[in-house]
Amino acid sequence: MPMDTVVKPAIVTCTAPVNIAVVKYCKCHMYPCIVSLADMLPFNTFQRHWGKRNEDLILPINSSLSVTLDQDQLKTTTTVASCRSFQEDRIWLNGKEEDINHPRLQSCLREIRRLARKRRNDLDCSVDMGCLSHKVHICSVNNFPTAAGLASSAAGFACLVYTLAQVYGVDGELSGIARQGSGSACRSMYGGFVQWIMGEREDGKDSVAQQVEPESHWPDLRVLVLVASAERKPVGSTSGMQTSVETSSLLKHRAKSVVPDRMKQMIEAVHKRDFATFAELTMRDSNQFHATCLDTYPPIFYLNTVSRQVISLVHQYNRHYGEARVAYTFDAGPNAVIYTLQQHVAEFFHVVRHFFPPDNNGKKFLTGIQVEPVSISEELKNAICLEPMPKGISYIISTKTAWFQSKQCEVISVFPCVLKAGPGPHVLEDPSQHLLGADGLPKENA
Ligand SMILES: Nc1ncnc2c1ncn2[C@@H]1O[C@H](COP(=O)(O)OP(=O)(O)OP(=O)(O)O)[C@@H](O)[C@H]1O
Ligand SMILES: C[C@@](O)(CCOP(=O)(O)OP(=O)(O)O)CC(=O)O
Repeated sequence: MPMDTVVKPAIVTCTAPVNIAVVKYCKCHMYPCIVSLADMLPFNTFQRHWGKRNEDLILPINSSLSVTLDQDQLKTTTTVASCRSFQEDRIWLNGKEEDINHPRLQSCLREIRRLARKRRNDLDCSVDMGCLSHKVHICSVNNFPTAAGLASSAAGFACLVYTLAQVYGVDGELSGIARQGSGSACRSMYGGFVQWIMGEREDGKDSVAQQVEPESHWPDLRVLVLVASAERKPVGSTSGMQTSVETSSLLKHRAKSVVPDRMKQMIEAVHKRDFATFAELTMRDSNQFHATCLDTYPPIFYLNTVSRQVISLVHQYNRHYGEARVAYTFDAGPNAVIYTLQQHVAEFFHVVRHFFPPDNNGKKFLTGIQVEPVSISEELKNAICLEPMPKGISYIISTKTAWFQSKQCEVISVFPCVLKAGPGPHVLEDPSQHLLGADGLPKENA
């Protein structure tokens, strides 16, 4: 290549959503010390998971179900640039270069490139020969705290896989690849209400996500994320789950005897928009997930005093009204995610504000969908027997459910085999959305 030739990278930028599980996932690990896992799964399934399973595939021990959140409030944005002048694959995450050799990143890159190669061979398309050998530069930012129990790995890996797929012209079922980045990421490949079917095959090919209902199915469902801590959590979901699978007998009981029925009931509740059932199942499942953390040896504590106060507040609020109006769920961190209906958002928000008076330091207590001012009755305040906990909650993100709306920014050059658009991509005219510049390096502030 002559030195004076300007080589422009192909650049694609996409966004992907967070999802919050209402039936939680736990993954299978192949550790000889948990032979008792044998009685946890049906025999065939057990055989598949035990002995033959490849650890890197990230296969769950039970199916799970989640709600995809609106990208207006919480999202990952990822730009991938591909260019023949790049010397090596590189990644920048939230402004800092990270190790591209991380096995989970490598799995996603390898699998997408494998699909691209297969597609090229199937179509007998040789024009893009060079592109598959090009290295990529990846730049990604989350507009919310990373590794704080707010599902950054789900949005992050879903976005990475989706964007790489656009660059390489790959379409079709991609959730199985996102799963290999982070288990919960497979559910972020779809909008609305999404189940991750655990599958039976030993190669994990049937362990994929599937939309149960689109977001338009339940338009008045609302979500409040109560951020008690935006710090990186001390025990990551991955290592926490590993210890739980090795040591918790409650986890085995949960996977074998609780989750299969709960999945059916939850799907039914979603189909019928039955909030009371949805709420009770959500809270029970969160409680059981954290009970398995306590049953882990040594135990893992993700909930803190604020989390427990929120749990108590929700139950007392629902008891006051004699029905489940709000539901909490907690992932691997102390931050509560509240599901409720539009008509209860304002009152519940003000109840939370009353019992967790914010710091008036100028930072907004509420971000996202605005909430109208309402006054809380003395009767309701008195019905909730809690000592106010000033500054227990730093801020609240108010949001709703959403489709996975990928936003594909300007495509500077496309490979000849890229003919089909991905699911609902939206081409933005504004190249300023790219996180990488024409030199393939992160722009300032990316
Ligand atoms: N935008 C991103 N692109 C690629 N990888 C990401 C991105 N965001 C997060 N990750 C990866 O996910 C890791 C955090 O995952 P982890 O499961 O510990 O936290 P979380 O997903 O925020 O919380 P939880 O899964 O408990 O809800 C990061 O350390 C990083 O490796
Ligand atoms: C508690 C959870 O949020 C666990 C999420 O775990 P991750 O998907 O982050 O774990 P890895 O597959 O190891 O990346 C429950 C859930 O989202 O189902």
